[in-house]
Amino acid sequence: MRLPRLTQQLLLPLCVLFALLGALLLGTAWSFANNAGRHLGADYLGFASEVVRGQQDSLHIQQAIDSLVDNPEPLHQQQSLERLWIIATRQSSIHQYLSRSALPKEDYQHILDEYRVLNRLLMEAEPLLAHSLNDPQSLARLETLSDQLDDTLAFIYSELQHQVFTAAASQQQLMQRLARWIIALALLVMVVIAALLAALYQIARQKTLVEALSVTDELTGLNNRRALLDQASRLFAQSIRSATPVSLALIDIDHFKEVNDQYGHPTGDRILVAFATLLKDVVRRADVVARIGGEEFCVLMPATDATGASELCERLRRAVAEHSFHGQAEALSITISAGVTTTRTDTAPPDDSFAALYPRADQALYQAKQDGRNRVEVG
Ligand SMILES: Nc1nc2c(ncn2[C@@H]2O[C@H](COP(=O)(O)OP(=O)(O)OP(=O)(O)O)[C@@H](O)[C@H]2O)c(=O)[nH]1
Repeated sequence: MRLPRLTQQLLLPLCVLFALLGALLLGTAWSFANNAGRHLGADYLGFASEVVRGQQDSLHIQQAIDSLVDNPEPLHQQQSLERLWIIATRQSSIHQYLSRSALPKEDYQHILDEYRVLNRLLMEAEPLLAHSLNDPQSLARLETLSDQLDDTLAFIYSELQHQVFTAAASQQQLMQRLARWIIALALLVMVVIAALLAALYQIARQKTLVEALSVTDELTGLNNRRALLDQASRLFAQSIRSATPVSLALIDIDHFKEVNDQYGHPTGDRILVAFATLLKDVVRRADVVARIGGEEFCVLMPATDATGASELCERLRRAVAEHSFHGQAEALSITISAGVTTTRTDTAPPDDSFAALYPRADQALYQAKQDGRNRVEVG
């Protein structure tokens, strides 16, 4: 089946658009699956708060150990132990944030290494604290350890702060990129929908055009034979219901071959078009007019008896004979012959169909030609 030309023209751009849309969707899905998912799921705000709290740990442990050194009492010992426990606990929470982030491990490996140092310091500090109340040497070592803890924690948390800010910035960038992608995709979908609607509109328009062409005579714009037969069956059914006669006239231009031979085919065509216009002007709105052959026309007249039909044909014959048709340079005169017939109710079965009327109208037309043309015969 051949597609309409416009649909063919639209097909390629549409395919390209669909391919583009598919590629974009795949690209988005791939990029999302690869890094966006982890980035978007990461809680960088919580991570940053934990880092800020971690930065304060170093101050708190120092204060607790200083108080213990100045005043070795169980209360300060207990406070220092609690601070150690908080530092150790925060370490595991930071590990969780790191593993849930989209940061590549090589970027924070040095922080993990520093955590190992921190762990060693914590393990050393714990037994020292246990003996701190009655062992001055333990207290002296704790003072040194407090400085080392401060250095280590300061390094770890300043590095972590840098990493978190970098990750949060790339998360924001990703969100912006995704928003742009979504807008671009939405626009593309709208363009595709618009293109589809345009294609559908064109297809519907061409379908209507093809349907109209299939029932229209291309040269004159009158009904063609197929449309005439379609309308005839409806018209005869109506006439049976209303018990009214239907008349049929076959009209043929006289010596049309000579017109063609003398003035050329294009002039013949122009005369056919002009004659069709005259014919349409003469008939009533309810009559069905068709071109059924080269220079042969047909008029179906509902609710019209033989007298009415022959009067109409006579009017048409006179109008044609008096009309000046325009050839290439000069005006031309033509004449027509017509054969008219009407449904009869006295026959059995009644001849109330196109097939029954047509041969009689044809015979009458033949008679009109035989009798010298430029006349109307009733059959
Ligand atoms: N220009 C033009 N000529 C057509 C068309 N269709 C048929 N004809 C011509 O109409 C002429 C019909 O010739 P004939 O059937 O011999 O009839 P005629 O010359 O009119 O003679 P009579 O009908 O006996 O009066 C032929 O020359 C066809 O080529 C058409 O669409 N355009």
